[in-house]
Amino acid sequence: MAAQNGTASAEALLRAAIEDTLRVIGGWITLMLGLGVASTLLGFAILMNKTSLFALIPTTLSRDTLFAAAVFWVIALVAATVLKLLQQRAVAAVSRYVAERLVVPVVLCTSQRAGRPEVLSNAAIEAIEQIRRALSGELPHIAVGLLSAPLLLALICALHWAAFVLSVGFCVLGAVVSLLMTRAGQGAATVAGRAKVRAFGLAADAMRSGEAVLAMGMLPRLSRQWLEAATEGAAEAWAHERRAERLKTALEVLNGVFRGSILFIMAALMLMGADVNMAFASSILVIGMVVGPFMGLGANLRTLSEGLDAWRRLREMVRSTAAIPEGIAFPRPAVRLTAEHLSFGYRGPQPALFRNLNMTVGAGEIVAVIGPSGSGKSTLLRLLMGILRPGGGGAYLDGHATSQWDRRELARHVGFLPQDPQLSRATVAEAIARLEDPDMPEVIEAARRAGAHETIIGLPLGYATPLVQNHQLSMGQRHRIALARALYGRPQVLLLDELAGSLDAEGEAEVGRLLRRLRDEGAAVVFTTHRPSLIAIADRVLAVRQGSLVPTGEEQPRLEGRSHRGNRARRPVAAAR
Ligand SMILES: Nc1ncnc2c1ncn2[C@@H]1O[C@H](COP(=O)(O)OP(=O)(O)OP(=O)(O)O)[C@@H](O)[C@H]1O
Repeated sequence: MAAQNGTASAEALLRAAIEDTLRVIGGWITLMLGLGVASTLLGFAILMNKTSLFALIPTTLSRDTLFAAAVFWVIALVAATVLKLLQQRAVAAVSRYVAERLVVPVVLCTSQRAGRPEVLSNAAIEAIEQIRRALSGELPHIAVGLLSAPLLLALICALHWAAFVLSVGFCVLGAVVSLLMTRAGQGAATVAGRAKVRAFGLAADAMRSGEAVLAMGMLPRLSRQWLEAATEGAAEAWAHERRAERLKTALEVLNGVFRGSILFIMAALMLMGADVNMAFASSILVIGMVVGPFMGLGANLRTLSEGLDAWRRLREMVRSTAAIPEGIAFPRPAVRLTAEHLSFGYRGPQPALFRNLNMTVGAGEIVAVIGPSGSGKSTLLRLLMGILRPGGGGAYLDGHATSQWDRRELARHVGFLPQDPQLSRATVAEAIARLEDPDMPEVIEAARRAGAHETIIGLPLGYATPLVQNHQLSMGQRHRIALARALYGRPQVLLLDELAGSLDAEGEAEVGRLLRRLRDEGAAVVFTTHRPSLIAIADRVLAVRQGSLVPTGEEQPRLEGRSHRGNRARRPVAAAR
């Protein structure tokens, strides 16, 4: 299946889905407008039919007139019902289509993202749901009402200018009050939300440090803080809520006043001798149709802006995903991993992480990348792996940009261990075999090399144990299985983030032996770690410093002081090669 072929296919699928969605939404808007205008005109015709019946019957006393009017009324009513049903069907169908068409490609695409893909995919699904809600709620009907308003106002004006003036006045007033009401409601929600976040933050802190809180008598003070945080802003939120309630009442009163004032104005005009009989009855009936949508404007504008925001967020998530035009299956590499003039920064206000960074790793070479927390070690590995796209320069395997490789092909040559290894919902063997059909001798070999074999055979079903939830395994066990996944198929290049991060001393020693074996086998390895014993095994140690990599002349004495003496003679390094 195309969707399984990696990032290129996911992106192509997504592009097609977005284009389809836009096309369908465009066609749907035209259809809704057409149906809406037809329905409005039909509604108007039904009202006119009713009022003319009342005007004509007393004067003509004609049964034929009554019969003709009744037939027209029945036909128009059936047609109006059919139009309404069609509108409802169209709204439901388009909202379902958009959600179904987008969800798979969006999740596929966001799941290619480095970092926290599951968080991103959740956010994407939420955004799709928000778009669906905006498309399927009251909004389309209100939009049709608003767009038909000029037509209805023109018809009202043709009936009587006074009804027209009154209608326009109430449309404007209704829109303003409804917008103010929504704003007040939003204000209340924002203030209450902020107070809730503060209170939850404090509660979470208390839970994290529960023992210390009790042991050091901090509970009363913490309770006071929690109460303050929970109630702070409550008064402001209530004030907003009261305002919203008042405006809601004002809106209802406005509606009543409006209907009443039509009656009075028309009555006054009649007293003044104007001929308003027909206009009188018709205006009263029609005016409700035109003013209604304006009274619901605030609530629906909010739905609209949320829907548009969700759409923008979705596009942004997709844009910031590594865009790989087409994966290319380059020939099997001779193993030369390089970064050339590489620059990169995450979106947002923070400064660029890397500027003009260069490095080379060849066959049989082990390179440790060190640096303080947040300096960009994990990011560098993701860039080398090609799952993040550099802002400038590039990361290359044998001269081919890693971001351009077909991901499955690249994964055959490059094994990757992320810092926080999450395992897919599969059996242990499938997880190690990267969700392909497991080649069992290869799986067991990779597990042995990663020191995971003993752990795995101790699981209830051994290699066939289903990994339902990551937390059924300890961090160390997960780490070993993820390391086996990186080693599966004996890739010649290994990018290992926070190697031995959650392993015990024995695990650390095993990983050390693995590194030496990999070097003897001619693999190129780049790893990050905080463990001095592993850093000592590296042929070169490069430190992330101010957006670049520097060989660690200065760090060595400190590290050596803490760890080993039998370090391999390090090659003198003039630069990060
Ligand atoms: N997906 C992301 N979006 C935005 N910023 C990010 C993202 N991932 C990491 N960062 C930021 O980039 C910087 C480098 O992060 P990175 O994880 O690469 O550092 P690190 O050196 O591996 O840290 P550690 O040793 O703590 O794992 C940090 O400031 C981090 O907040």
